[in-house]
Amino acid sequence: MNDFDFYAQGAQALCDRGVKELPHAYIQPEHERPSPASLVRGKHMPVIDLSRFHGDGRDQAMEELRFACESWGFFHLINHGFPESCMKAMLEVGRQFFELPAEVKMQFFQKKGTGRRTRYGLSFNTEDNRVSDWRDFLSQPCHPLSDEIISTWPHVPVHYREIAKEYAKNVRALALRLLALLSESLGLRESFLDEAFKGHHQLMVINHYPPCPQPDLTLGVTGHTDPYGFTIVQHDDVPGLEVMKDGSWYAVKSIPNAFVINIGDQMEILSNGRYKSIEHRAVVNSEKTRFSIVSFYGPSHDAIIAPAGELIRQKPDQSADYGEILFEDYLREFFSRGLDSKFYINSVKIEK
Ligand SMILES: O=C(O)CCC(=O)C(=O)O
Ligand SMILES: [Fe+2]
Repeated sequence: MNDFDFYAQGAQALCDRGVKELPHAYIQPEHERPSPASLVRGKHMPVIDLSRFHGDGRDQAMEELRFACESWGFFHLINHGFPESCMKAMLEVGRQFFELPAEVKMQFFQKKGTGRRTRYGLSFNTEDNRVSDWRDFLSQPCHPLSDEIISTWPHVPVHYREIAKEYAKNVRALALRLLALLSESLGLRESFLDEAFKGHHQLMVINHYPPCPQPDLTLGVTGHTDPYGFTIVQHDDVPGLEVMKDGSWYAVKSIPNAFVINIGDQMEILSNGRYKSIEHRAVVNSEKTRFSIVSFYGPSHDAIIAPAGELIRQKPDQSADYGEILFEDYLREFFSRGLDSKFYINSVKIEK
């Protein structure tokens, strides 16, 4: 199959052709399909106000952060100081990228990736998914931010590189603040996670979910946990993210100008399971295109990740619940599967 055959079977191309029935490849098994009847809408995940870490409310804010990471693995972040103009510009230029002709986008097409190279992708893992996801995406490395890396990013739309560079720098600044706060919230020295992440890695993924003819049969992104340290997500105003909590799917509401932050697998390992990397997924709808800009922040590929010694020693039996891994190996394994092969983190848990 040539690359354009893949494109023709992707969500965008099917949507543009006005397909009324989903191809078989997109139909999820019944137990994985969206479940509007049992979806929890009333209770909302924690909101963390970053400005409270400066003043009198700091201890309380730290307690709320700890609670959010332990019980939800997800929170909204408000008053984060990230320039709103940059958030809007990134969303706009991302939207414009997906409006480009297929020939231009396909210059970046790869069936598989490990987050090291700029990649335009369909579904998740074009050849290996058992069920395809109703999305196409652009993913690009953002740290270390060299001219060489930037030269691999799309050169169209005109201001794409300039805006994405600004966005990447702002994400990194926010990520470094979060790293220090997350370390402190675990009772570790402020620089602990910064050092554990070694050279650091940052990857931005723009998810594009076109309107779908049969949204009740498929998913935008199959349920998964994120493989990096933590994730900084910007949504547009179309809902779609769902988070698994206590056996039910929770619909995440959109708070204007806020980010959604979630704990990824490496933070779960480093915290020896105190902070949870929680399953989440994206559903689609028949009316509106939805975008999310997802910045994964985590260790450099050569970092060795293991539970923090201090946290192990605090446990009554003083034992680690996760083995040690080279992050590069972890990512290779993660990306060589389909998202529907379920959680790779389980394979590094130590059976007791
Ligand atoms: O679109 C979303 O809200 C979530 C996407 C996601 O979970 C991911 O890209 O890892
Ligand atoms: Fe995710």
